[in-house]
Amino acid sequence: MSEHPPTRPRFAEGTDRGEALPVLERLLNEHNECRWRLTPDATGIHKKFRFKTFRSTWAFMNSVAEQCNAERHHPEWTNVRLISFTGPKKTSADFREIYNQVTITWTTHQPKGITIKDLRMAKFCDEQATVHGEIT
Ligand SMILES: C[C@H](O)[C@H](O)[C@H]1CNC2=NC(N)=NC(=O)C2=N1
Repeated sequence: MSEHPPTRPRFAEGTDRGEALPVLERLLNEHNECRWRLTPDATGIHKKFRFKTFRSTWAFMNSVAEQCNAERHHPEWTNVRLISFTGPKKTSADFREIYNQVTITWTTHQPKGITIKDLRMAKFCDEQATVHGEIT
């Protein structure tokens, strides 16, 4: 038995599992480098995208935001992350903010769980990440 058995995805009420499951499995498949993962509570999927600059990160976010308006569906995302690195002595300068990443979670709030819209938006993010020169 595996040490970390895969969690069952929690689809939102009314979501057609037959339609959603194959799409979700493609996004989660470790071998196709999609890199989407279920959130710990399995009601969403998340992924970290990395770009060369803040400018290209923001351009990516703008294109996703446009699609949010069209789909009326919105991500949970963050663009700033604190990273720590170990210098010779531990000081507050051992922390640095980085702005060229965006972590995105797609989940549906009402009804709670994964919907086709989340999966469609995840695919859209993958396409736009390529357009904007994602660093993998
Ligand atoms: C009325 C409007 O469509 C809803 O409030 C939408 C807006 N965007 C949304 N986005 C997400 N991620 N989940 C929702 O439940 C949701 N609801």
